[in-house]
Amino acid sequence: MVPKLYIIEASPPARAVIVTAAAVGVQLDIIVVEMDYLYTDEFLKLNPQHTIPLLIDEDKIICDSHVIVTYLIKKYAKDDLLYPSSLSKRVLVDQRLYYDASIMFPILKKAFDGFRSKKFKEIPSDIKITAIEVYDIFEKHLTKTEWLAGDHITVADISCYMSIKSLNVLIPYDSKKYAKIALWAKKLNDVPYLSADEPYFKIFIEYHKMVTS
Ligand SMILES: N[C@@H](CCC(=O)N[C@@H](CS)C(=O)NCC(=O)O)C(=O)O
Repeated sequence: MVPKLYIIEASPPARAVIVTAAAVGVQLDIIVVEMDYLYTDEFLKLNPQHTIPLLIDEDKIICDSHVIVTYLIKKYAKDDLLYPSSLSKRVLVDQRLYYDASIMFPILKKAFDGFRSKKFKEIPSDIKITAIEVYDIFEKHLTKTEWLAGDHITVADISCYMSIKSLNVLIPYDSKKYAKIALWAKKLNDVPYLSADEPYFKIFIEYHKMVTS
């Protein structure tokens, strides 16, 4: 059975799963839902946290994109390059993934949801300050190595890139000040399987225009 993936098309964490599946070469049955559906009894039975992405693979129901991407790699990838088995390498990948899960994506979600719910029309300064801190931290991470967690691309780059690329639409970074981030983004854009994100990123941009107009 092909694993089922519930998504909202514009969602950065859902897009990280789609890109990872493309990288690994696993086919997914993608089920596109609307935000309201996440609060229905039907979906809440699958995920009481009412979030997408959500993956159903055989008897397993998995939520949180960071868990889904590492699961897909461990189960379906031909090698361990995207999520290294070596403890010293993996610990760095995990650090970046947890940073995305706990700091980076939540700030993007707060900004986006603020527009969507009409809580604000301009991004509040506390959100801007955190976004700048994120850019500062990433610029430093990328000073030592070309990729976020070592000398080759890993799933940390994929997940974090979906957040940074989307955050950049709401709070653009200065590509001169953050030259390492700009170079990293360019290199990621040239990775063939990243093209799986193109249609979804376009939807993100349209959705952003809609909520901010
Ligand atoms: N840490 C989670 C975040 C997932 C998340 O918050 N997704 C958003 C869409 S981008 C969502 O489901 N929002 C609905 C809600 O929180 O009620 C992940 O990486 O999957």
